[in-house]
Amino acid sequence: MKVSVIGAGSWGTAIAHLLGSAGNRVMLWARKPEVCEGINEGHRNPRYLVDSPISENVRASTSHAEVLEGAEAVVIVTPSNTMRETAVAIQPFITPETPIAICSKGVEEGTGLLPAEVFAEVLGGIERIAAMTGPNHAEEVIKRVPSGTVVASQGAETARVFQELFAAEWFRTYVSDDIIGAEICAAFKNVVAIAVGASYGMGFGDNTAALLMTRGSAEMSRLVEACGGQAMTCMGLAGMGDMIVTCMSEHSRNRTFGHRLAQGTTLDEYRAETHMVVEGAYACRTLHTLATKHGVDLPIADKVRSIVWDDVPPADVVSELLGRSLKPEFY
Ligand SMILES: NC(=O)c1ccc[n+]([C@@H]2O[C@H](COP(=O)([O-])OP(=O)(O)OC[C@H]3O[C@@H](n4cnc5c(N)ncnc54)[C@H](O)[C@@H]3O)[C@@H](O)[C@H]2O)c1
Ligand SMILES: O=P(O)(O)OC[C@H](O)CO
Repeated sequence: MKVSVIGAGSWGTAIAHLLGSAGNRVMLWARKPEVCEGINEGHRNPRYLVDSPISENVRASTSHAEVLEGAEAVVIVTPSNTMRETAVAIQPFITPETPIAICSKGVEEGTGLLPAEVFAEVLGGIERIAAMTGPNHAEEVIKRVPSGTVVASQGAETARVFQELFAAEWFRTYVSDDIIGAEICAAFKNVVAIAVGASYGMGFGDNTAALLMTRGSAEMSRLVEACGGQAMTCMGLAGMGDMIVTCMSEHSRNRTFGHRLAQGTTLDEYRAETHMVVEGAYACRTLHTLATKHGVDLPIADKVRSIVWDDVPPADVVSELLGRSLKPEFY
């Protein structure tokens, strides 16, 4: 199959390698010419996952026209704040039927739209769009560490196409019809990972991490249901699976950022140190837009937002969260 992967950061590079290793002809779109040169001449990405060789079936270009020519499937792996510009950029080069899988995790600033909703608004055809999400750190997938993911789409055929495309002996794929739930979970778990990182950074323990992850999941499922998704999705790979890995893994940028916040580093200072995206820093704000629209209370996510964007010290929110009125666990 001829597959076009848009975005050559860590995850785009790992996905291109996964697809190329299975014998697909992969064209990878990168912003920087030196990334294309490294991949085309040395089969390595000089900026991301630098130690991992990339399949010789992967070629890279900075031209959308070249990358998308003859594409039978498109995979989107640019940061979530580029969804609209990415959809507009690929529009001239794909057909109205081309299946699109979105691997980006976030919510659009201002509109509160999910990535698939942005693509459907620009390109039409929600049924040919899928979200691919789960506990998948690029650093492990590129090394064939056994992993699993979920492909969610309102189009059963689209989900099946990408389920088969992404599957490998070490990479197990499931399908779901709940793309809303999958995309909300993908954005939400990053915010909880910041909270967990901050909690460890303040010297708290595993009990606190488990409390944040579990009550974070409760918040996440309230929002999923209010937006028309299925609460069960929060129990699956997109929900609980990705929540666990992002909150607990040494690879997580979101957890690491949370840890640094607790030590006094600001978002601007952290951004200056890394060329990697920390989606949860934006999702705590954009999920708030979505939650307000649907009248859902997000106590943990809102505290993360106040730490990241209003410079509230992490220690100040602890007593506020622990001092909330007592209530039944499920209501
Ligand atoms: N890294 C992972 O393990 C992983 C796993 C699953 C999902 N994701 C998601 O995939 C998306 C991409 O993450 P990543 O880890 O590959 O990113 P990264 O931090 O490794 O790299 C960022 C990438 O975004 C590109 N970029 C930055 N600004 C851009 C712009 N304006 N237009 C187009 N491209 C731009 C950079 O050139 C680079 O290729 C995110 O939404 C992330 O949450 C990442
Ligand atoms: O490293 P993070 O925190 O951006 O998480 C990456 C992936 O979303 C994990 O599935």
